[in-house]
Amino acid sequence: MRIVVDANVPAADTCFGALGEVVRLPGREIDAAALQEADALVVRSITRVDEALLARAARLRFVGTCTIGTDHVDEGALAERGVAFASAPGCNAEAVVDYVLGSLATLAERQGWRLAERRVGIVGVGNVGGRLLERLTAMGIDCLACDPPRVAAEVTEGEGLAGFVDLGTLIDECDVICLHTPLVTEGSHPTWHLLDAQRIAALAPGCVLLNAGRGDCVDGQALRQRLAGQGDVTAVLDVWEHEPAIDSGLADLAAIATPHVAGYSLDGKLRGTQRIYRALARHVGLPARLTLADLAPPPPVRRLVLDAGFCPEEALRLCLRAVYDVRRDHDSLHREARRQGMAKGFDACRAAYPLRRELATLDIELREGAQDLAPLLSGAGFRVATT
Ligand SMILES: NC(=O)C1=CN([C@@H]2O[C@H](COP(=O)(O)OP(=O)(O)OC[C@H]3O[C@@H](n4cnc5c(N)ncnc54)[C@H](O)[C@@H]3O)[C@@H](O)[C@H]2O)C=CC1
Ligand SMILES: O=C(O)C(=O)[C@H](O)COP(=O)(O)O
Repeated sequence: MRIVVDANVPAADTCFGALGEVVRLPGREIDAAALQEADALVVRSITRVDEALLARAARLRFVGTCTIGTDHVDEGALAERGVAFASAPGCNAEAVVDYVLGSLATLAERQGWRLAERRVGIVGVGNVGGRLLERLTAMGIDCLACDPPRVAAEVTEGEGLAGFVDLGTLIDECDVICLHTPLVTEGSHPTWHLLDAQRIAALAPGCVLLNAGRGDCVDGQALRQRLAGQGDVTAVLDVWEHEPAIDSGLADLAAIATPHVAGYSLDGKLRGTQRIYRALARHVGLPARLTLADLAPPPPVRRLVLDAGFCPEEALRLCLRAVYDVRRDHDSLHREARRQGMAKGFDACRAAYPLRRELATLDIELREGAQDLAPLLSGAGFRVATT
């Protein structure tokens, strides 16, 4: 079996090599010619899997994307050709939540506010937004949630979603708005330009808008105008319209601008690889013997000991940055964009992404006098013990 795999899929040779011959190609270079002899295709989100790509793929029987999002895949076209499809729901959701916490802690430090005093609105409360809601609530932070499709499902399935509000209310009542919606262009709850010019104009002065869903969920031009004109809101943007050739003017105006890497923990990427490896193995009737534990190395920082003397904000920042410092990704996007131009720089940051683990890989020991920090730090997602 010949398996074409995006070069940015970690552990591909170990996993897919156990099932067949692996051909690795940069995701943006996988084209119809590359699939002529392929039996299986494993992508991430940058390869558009559509009629044009499939045109010469007569042997193709399986497509897997090692990502949560599936908006790059024409599932109808695959079904018509009898090609099986698998994605990796939730694989990097914890990493995206780590990114959100790191970004908010960084802004709080820069702008001189306390996260505990802010109300956070979460739009799209699925695997990512749901985990963010859980972690923020456990940290004692006031949250509102907006997810009309889930609310509609409640009516029919009795899911019970007290406390969910509509988008207008969330925008009016929250200081921080976190967008975690998929890109949906059709149906009764589309998300294309969910934050359009009118909603961007309605953002209250001082509010923070964070988008780690899909770039097209926000009208980038309207946001750029608001940031450039009034300069009274703060944007954290991980996803963009027209990636990788994103609007560099908007990137300059965003307080934190990163190249679609919110989900780029090694753990999240390996979970994605492993899910698709298992799906392909099942599809071809081979055993999938490799587990996540076989693939993930030990974390580079395993343990932190805190004694008395930290205020909660400082302790949180210190622990977050021991695992992942979002400022590194912001700086590297700007640096590479200056060096190589935006489109090349954007992809270069992603291709050479440094090792990043998830908060749950860090053990924190709280000594006497620091034990009050336990709810905040365990709520944030660290493994906390008191001694
Ligand atoms: N920046 C990054 O690196 C990453 C971005 N993502 C993006 O985040 C998206 C969400 O991921 P998950 O939470 O795992 O997906 P999910 O499918 O578990 O949840 C998405 C939620 O959004 C809700 N939703 C759909 N339309 C909506 C609307 N019009 N208004 C409000 N809510 C709406 C759905 O009902 C669902 O509950 C992915 O589809 C992907 O596009 C995912 C992983 C990494
Ligand atoms: O899982 C998703 O959905 C994502 O957005 C991925 O984290 C994006 O990763 P790449 O496909 O851009 O490598």
